[in-house]
Amino acid sequence: MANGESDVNAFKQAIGEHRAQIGFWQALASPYTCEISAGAGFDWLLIDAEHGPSDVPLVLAQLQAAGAYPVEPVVRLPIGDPVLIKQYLDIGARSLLIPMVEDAAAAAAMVRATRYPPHGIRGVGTAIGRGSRWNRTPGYIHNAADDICLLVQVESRAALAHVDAIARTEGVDGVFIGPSDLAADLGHLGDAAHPEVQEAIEGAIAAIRAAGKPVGMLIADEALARRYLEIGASFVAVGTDVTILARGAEALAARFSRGVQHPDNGGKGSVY
Ligand SMILES: O=C(O)C(=O)C[C@H](O)[C@@H](O)CO
Repeated sequence: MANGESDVNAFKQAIGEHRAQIGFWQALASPYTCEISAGAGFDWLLIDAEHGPSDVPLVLAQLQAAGAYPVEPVVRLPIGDPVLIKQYLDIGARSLLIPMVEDAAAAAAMVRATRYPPHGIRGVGTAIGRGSRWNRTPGYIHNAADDICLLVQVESRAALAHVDAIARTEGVDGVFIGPSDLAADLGHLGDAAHPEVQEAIEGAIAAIRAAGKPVGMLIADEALARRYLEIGASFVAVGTDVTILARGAEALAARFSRGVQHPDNGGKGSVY
């Protein structure tokens, strides 16, 4: 059954049991490439509305493109805003990644934004929302929180200082460590591989696991990705659509750096 069609959030279950879930980042903001990625064999796709050009309508199109595939779309919001959380849950995102969460109070506020009263402040719009499949999903209004997977990002010194309390916050289903922003805040802008950053990342992984919660990461370096999985991370994204396209296109161009001869130049050279 496709995602969101009243099926259980298998991704949330898997990370809750600390089973590895391999992800792929979607920053191209294209439903076409999102569908290509959805069928590639990853366990989850991160649809990036923080750094990518995706907005609510574009995320909706990507959710619909991935909906028929056995992959969990995780939507990263631009900010931890209850209004945006309401909108993204209503269009059918059920796994959310919230950036720049720095303490337990902020984490708890995000939990409340995903829940209907009396447990939270999520506005009720199930009749017109794709999240409930327009009230076709039996019991959605009462059971929605069961399949909502709330992931928060730890990616600053301040957040590191509160990582245990953030992880232990009831309703936080996982903690994602942002290596790029963490490196920047630790004074190593652009150098997530710096020993001080790596030490902070591994310490955070240990702390989050000690709090009983799953750990996530985005890391394109295969050796580092495997290292993090080995020491306890579970939802690890191992690449991005943009990077594969940009670097792959550059490499192909470089292989033909002298250009390709065409028949209209007197028939010299190869044609394709
Ligand atoms: O801080 C980080 O690292 C992240 O949150 C992931 C980033 O957005 C970036 O690495 C995506 O390319």
